[in-house]
Amino acid sequence: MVKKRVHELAKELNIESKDMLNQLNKMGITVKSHMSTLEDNEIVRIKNHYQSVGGGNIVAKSAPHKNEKHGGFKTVSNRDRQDRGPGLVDRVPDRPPDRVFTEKTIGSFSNDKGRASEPRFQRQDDKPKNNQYKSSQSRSNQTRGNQTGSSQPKSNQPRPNQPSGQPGRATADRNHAPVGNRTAANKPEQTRGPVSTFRDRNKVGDYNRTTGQQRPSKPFDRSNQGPRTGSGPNTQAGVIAKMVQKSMPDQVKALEKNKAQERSKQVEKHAFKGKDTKDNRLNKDASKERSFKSGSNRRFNKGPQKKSQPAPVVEKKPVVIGDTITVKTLAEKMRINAGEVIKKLMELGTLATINQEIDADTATIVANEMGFEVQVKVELDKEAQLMMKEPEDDAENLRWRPPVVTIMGHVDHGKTSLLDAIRHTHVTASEEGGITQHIGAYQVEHKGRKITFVDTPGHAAFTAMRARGAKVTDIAIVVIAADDGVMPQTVEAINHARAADVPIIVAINKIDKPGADPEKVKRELTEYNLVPEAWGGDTIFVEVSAKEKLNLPELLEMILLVAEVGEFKANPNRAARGTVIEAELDKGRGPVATVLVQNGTLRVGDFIIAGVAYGKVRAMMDYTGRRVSKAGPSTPVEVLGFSGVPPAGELFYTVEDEKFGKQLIDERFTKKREEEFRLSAPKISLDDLFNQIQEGQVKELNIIIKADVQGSVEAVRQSLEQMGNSEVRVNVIHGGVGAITESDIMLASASNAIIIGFNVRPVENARNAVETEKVDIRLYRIIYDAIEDIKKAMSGLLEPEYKEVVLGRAEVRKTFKVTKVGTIAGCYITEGKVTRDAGVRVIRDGIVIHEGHLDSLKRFKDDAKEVMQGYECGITVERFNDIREGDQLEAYIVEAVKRELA
Ligand SMILES: Nc1nc2c(ncn2[C@@H]2O[C@H](COP(=O)(O)OP(=O)(O)OP(=O)(O)O)[C@@H](O)[C@H]2O)c(=O)[nH]1
Repeated sequence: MVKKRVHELAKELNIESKDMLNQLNKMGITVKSHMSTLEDNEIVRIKNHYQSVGGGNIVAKSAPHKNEKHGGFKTVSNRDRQDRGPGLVDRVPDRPPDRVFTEKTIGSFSNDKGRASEPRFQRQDDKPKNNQYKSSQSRSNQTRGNQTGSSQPKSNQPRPNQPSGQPGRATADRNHAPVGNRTAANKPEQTRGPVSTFRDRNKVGDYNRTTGQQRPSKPFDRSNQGPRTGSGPNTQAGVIAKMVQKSMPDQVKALEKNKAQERSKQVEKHAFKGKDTKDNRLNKDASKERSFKSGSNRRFNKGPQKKSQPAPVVEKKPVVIGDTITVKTLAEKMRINAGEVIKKLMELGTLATINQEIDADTATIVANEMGFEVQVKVELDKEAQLMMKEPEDDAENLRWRPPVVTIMGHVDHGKTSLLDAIRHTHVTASEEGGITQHIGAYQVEHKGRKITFVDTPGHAAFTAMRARGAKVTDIAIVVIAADDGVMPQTVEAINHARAADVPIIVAINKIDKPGADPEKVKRELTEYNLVPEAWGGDTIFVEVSAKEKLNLPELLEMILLVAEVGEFKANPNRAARGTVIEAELDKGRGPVATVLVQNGTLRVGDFIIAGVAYGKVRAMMDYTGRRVSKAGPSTPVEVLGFSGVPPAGELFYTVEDEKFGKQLIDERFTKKREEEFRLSAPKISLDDLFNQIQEGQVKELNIIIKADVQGSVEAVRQSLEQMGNSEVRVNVIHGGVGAITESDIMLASASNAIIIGFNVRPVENARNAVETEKVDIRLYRIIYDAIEDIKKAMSGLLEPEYKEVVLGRAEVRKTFKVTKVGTIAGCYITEGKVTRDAGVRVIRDGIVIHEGHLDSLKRFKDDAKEVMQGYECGITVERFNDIREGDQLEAYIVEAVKRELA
């Protein structure tokens, strides 16, 4: 048996989805909503339940419909809408979509005399006309009969613009279909008479009450669905029994399948959605067609016979949709009026406009309901396809790869010296003397095993690369000078490594120095949870001297040990991917990128992409400068052949299909351009008006006024235009009475204007246009509020006043005189921060001896945009070299102050 959603099963059993949800919960079957899928054993259980209760529940629930007073349908459906809240919804809400009139009381049946069906749906204004239906036999019998029929979800929905005399075709449906099914006691004749009358009424206003004949108005007329479930006596029990019987073998089969797997499989393979309802749907469809052709009376007179007729299958091409689809497109694909689709969505509990996107699930249900099969094809963009081409490697394909190590630590603690010492002492004999260049990363060999060192400033390796999602480093070595101890950047390095979840090895350097105190360093580090193994911790400490080349083999030994534990592996036999370590534009060679291959093997001739840079690998050089034809995992190489300079930290991939690679790059380019365009496109809005003015983009504010009366338009126009002055001009480019229309939006977009509405709202088309045109619409009820808002926004149009804001203070701890550069102040930020673009005051003994601008701000050897409190940095002051130790530097900026209009 194919799995079903709750609402489908409810429909099948002529039970309200809501009731079924309740019942499912009572039976301990947890379902979230009517959209939830039921397992086959659950379907069997619920069917058994309803079979055993014989529909009594259903009667009780649906009975209330009968007493629905005039306008009952509309009332209920409106309430439902309110429950869902205003606005548009994309997804089918949790409420049962198919039955919305369930909350009425059965008590209202007490006065019914005729068939339950008729009075139940009778509107007050219809009563006199339909009195004949009121008289009938005992309520219980009727109720039952009626109830059973009431399960057709569609029938419950209010029909917009339905004539008042037509209580709704839903009623009619409910009444018949189930009648036969429910109770053998029901007499077909009883059902038939009034039911047909109702149908007629519902479908064609002028055709109804008098004739007692029924004519389907359109193929999807819900009234036709009743007989589908069988209208003869004794049928219901049989039907359910058959269904139960049928479900048994399937149940076992279905249980073997995992629900989630099933779903994902469906998506991946673009499986047909809603297939499970296909048969029903086609039958339903066929049933509709049939009843349409067969004429009114025939259906009722020969209801039971119809059931036995083979359902003619209506062949329809599957509708192919993506992840989402707009109502309009869906309607077009089905060649059905969009209004019908919207109506169907409403019946299912979703309010949607013609241009609104609905998800594939909702679209599938709607299309199924309308007799169409749906094929969901999720179009993956190239980026996603690229990721799909990056499968996880099977364990048996993984091979040991060299660990990638980064050295970090406080300034002057010996990072460079340590790297150099390792490099020069541990290059293999064949490479000796071959080191001709520096490419930001290199390898050494120890006991036959390679180690890759990434020679970029530690923090850059972690921050810039991590920001791009790259994880380059396997092991972090934190260098601490034995004579200096833990310093701010030591802590920073530890935190970086921890954030990247990288194992740390502590190298206590400069142990050759007389003042070296490794034990003190160890003690200090315990504060940061780095405890030596000898002290019961799990951090590896190695005491080294870069200068004297002491214990370097031990350090390498430890690196290999950690690598062994970490099991750093990769698959060399696959397309290469990795990270750009650094890149530059070389005058002679063009773009040159140093990349670290992290998986696979990169070969000359491979098509490589990194960001929006791409190209065929023309040549590769290893860290010694020698040309190589391939580079395996953890190998740093210089790559020639890129079309542009990829940024450091960018991930690179090789793609076999060059065409695919170029399409991917095109896609990236487009996205990049769109993003740039989006960011650069100046669309005026009250919120960012001030900023736009500051950038000098806007000197006048264009406004469109729409109001409910002309008087308001004029009043606002005058108030606003008076607001301007020599610096600011308000320009009311259009004013009018009535709702805000699409053309208002277009005008606003074209003239970069803001729309102000008083007691008016945008029409639907306008709302859609706002989305695309990104026009700012402000809706008000009170003119004063509008004027206040505009006034505030316009304050930004005035020349701003300025005030000074102190950003932070630094203490000069050391000065260095450098030829051609001047005096560099080695500073420690004591308060706030210092930014590169800040103004600076040099204060000596409380006296400002100089005021100017920063010339340079550096951390380590790198330019910094800002340096925060607690860190050290190097500062030079523009045209001022008389900086001395002990001076205070005060960094400040000048900020514009918003000025209110008078
Ligand atoms: N005595 C001694 N001096 C060392 C040792 N290692 C480095 N130095 C000295 O310490 C100073 C700083 O060394 P660098 O290697 O430049 O330190 P760094 O951490 O790379 O410095 P920045 O790159 O500026 O952050 C240099 O003068 C080195 O000669 C060592 O093991 N023993």
